[in-house]
Amino acid sequence: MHIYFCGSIRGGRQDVAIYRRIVKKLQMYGDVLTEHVSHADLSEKGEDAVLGDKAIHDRDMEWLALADVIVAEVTQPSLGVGYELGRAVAMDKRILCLFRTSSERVLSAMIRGADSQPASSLFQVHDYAEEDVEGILEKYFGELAKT
Ligand SMILES: O=c1[nH]c(=O)n([C@H]2C[C@H](O)[C@@H](COP(=O)(O)O)O2)cc1CO
Repeated sequence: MHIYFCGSIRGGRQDVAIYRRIVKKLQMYGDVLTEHVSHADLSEKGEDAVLGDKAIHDRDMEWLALADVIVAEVTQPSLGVGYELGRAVAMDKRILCLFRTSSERVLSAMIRGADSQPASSLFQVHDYAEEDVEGILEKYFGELAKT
């Protein structure tokens, strides 16, 4: 299974430790195409010194098209993550967004409002506490395996 993980880069790297934790767990279920998003040594500048913005965008759109599932940590707001999610919806992809309730933020209505019940729908938003993140992913991928 190909998994596309989304997390903030130029939007701010405050949550990189939780991205790492999520990606490690996701690697139990498949190939995480965007593992670099979780690397502590990737700064807010992003990969531009190596790749350039057009190459980053075009590669990521190819990976998005290839992905079976998109998992996005959406607590730290990021234009890039919002864009990836919109493009993924247009591609009819299966999407799980994770939002940490301990943060003082309020998730954008354009993300929370895209969650369409029932729980089996393609676009899901889960509020979570950091210590529960592995359990939430186990449940999500367990359900996915049944479909
Ligand atoms: O260097 C990069 N590499 C890269 O893969 N991205 C993608 C993956 C992330 O899920 C998302 C982050 O967007 P932003 O940088 O606007 O926070 O965009 C974004 C950048 C920099 O914008």
